[in-house]
Amino acid sequence: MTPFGIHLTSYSLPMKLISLEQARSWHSELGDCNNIVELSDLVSEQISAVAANEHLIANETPLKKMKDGLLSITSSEDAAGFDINKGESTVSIIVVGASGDLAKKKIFPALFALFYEDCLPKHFTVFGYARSKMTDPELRNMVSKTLTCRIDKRENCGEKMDQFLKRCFYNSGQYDSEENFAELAKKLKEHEGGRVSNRLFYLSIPPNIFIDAVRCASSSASSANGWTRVIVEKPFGRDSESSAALTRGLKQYLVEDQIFRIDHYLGKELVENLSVLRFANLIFEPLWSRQYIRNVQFIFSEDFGTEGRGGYFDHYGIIRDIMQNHLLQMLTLFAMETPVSLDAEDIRNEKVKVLRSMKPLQLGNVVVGQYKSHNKGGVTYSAYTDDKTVPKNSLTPTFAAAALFIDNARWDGVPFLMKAGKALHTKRAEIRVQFRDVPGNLYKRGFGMDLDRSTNELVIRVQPDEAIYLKINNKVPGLGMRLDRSNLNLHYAARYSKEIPDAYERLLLDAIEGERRLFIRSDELDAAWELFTPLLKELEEKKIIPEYYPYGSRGPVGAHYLAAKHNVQWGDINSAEQ
Ligand SMILES: NC(=O)C1=CN([C@@H]2O[C@H](COP(=O)(O)OP(=O)(O)OC[C@H]3O[C@@H](n4cnc5c(N)ncnc54)[C@H](OP(=O)(O)O)[C@@H]3O)[C@@H](O)[C@H]2O)C=CC1
Ligand SMILES: O=C1O[C@H](COP(=O)(O)O)[C@@H](O)[C@H](O)[C@H]1O
Repeated sequence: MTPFGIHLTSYSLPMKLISLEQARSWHSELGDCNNIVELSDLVSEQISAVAANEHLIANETPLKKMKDGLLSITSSEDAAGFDINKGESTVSIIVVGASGDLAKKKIFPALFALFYEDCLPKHFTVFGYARSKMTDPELRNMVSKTLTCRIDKRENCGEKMDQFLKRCFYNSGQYDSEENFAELAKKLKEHEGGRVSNRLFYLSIPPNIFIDAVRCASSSASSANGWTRVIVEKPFGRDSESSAALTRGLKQYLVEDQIFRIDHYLGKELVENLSVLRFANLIFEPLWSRQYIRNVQFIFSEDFGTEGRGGYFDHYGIIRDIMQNHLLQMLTLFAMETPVSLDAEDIRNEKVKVLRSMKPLQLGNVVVGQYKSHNKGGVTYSAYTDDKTVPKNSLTPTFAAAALFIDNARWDGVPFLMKAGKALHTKRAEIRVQFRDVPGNLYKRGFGMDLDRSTNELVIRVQPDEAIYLKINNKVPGLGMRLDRSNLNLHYAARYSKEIPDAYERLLLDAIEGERRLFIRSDELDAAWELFTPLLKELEEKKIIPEYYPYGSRGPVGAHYLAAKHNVQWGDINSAEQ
């Protein structure tokens, strides 16, 4: 997406042509997605105005170029849907796998939240599609149970829910039936009422049926006059080969621009904020290198096991489930060079460069674990292999720690540690940046010789209770000279009254608007798999036995040895740590 702005002040139209990118940045300042709709309307009004004054501008500013530029705002396949909220176009969001866990837990609630905040286009419908037999009222009943008034808990949003539910419909069908998708298309057409139709398919189904569903959707239910986009849920394969095969399969029916590979961590508020933190503050970017940073830690933990998803999980394991995607995505945003602009392609180019500067993971730099049962306070917490859908002799890791390195000028020699686990003592996702020691520190004596304690640490707590805090050494007030470690703390709940949107809200809105910045490009995906595939194969071929850790513990001790090997101490080691 190219930012596109042309001043027309020298012509009879005293106005400025703005790009959608510009609109987006104004919108984010104003903090209300309605504004972006108004601003994008403004852009389209300006196109018409420019078209009407073609003779005035044809000499100096080639109209075609301007139009091409504007069309490239949403890419050529999106052109018809450019003015999605103008009245003449409509968006249909088709949740394929509507009866499933993710649809109920995340997708329908996110769509409702967007509707509640007036972020959805004026003309939209939501269609559930799955094999389960359901009527429209039954779907509405199912969806209604998932909706909460999370935006403003004081408000009764019953009326809004009713309005939303009236826009929800259902079509039962097989995922490999062109005929069933044609029936869906017929219903979609009825609801689109002759407007330009834009269709967003959300594949919330198991990955082995992605291609069938895409084939049928594209042959029988894609839009004839607007855009068709497909959101694909992970897992995108289980190694380089299967991922490439999936991409090839999807590209038989779709072009890359139509594919929105979702990694919901990219939609999380603090992950989006990473680039603001780095590039909109003078104080961080100069420190963001091997010169000042000793190590960086990406930590994910859940205080529950695979509950109900053991069958899926056993085929993938924690490295594929969390590290290869969520943690690696955070790492690339953390480590990338300044992109040329905030355009999707510029950012994704920089992320790819980081991935391509990394060496594939070595077995010696990885520790794997699996949770075993644990009895606490008279309650027995089951082992991973107690799940009936998991083979008793499964070696699938539910925990992993790894040390990665980026071989470029900025990061040479800096360990990037990752740690991810299920059934641990806490639920948390965070990035910890440990800075180097102060050379010739005058206060070394006042603080003791414990260098780890005196190191500055920047913590970006992605969840829960979002916060960014910086640990600094500080003088304890008083007549003496005693230092302690205190936090400069940006605690979101205290600073911002507005509730933080769920990641799926942001990502769905972006997909509707054709914004690809937070979705994974195919070369990015290939590069990510290249880093992990040799290790994953080796773990499986050598049948590496995981280190067993009790449910609810801090995970295998091996993770500490791994960190120590790289002269690192995990920042979350102390339970009192914020
Ligand atoms: N649930 C989660 O928290 C997360 C899920 N994902 C991914 O999102 C996608 C959907 O996940 P989730 O909702 O949990 O999946 P489900 O297992 O709940 O499946 C979704 C729907 O797909 C249909 N389905 C299930 N199994 C099969 C099958 N073997 N053959 C054909 N149809 C089947 C079912 O609908 P019906 O029988 O009515 O057709 C089911 O309701 C998956 O790719 C998953 O990996 C990603 C991140 C988190
Ligand atoms: O993708 C996944 O993410 C969830 C964790 O997501 P969060 O937003 O709740 O942190 C994880 O439980 C699941 O195993 C994985 O597939």
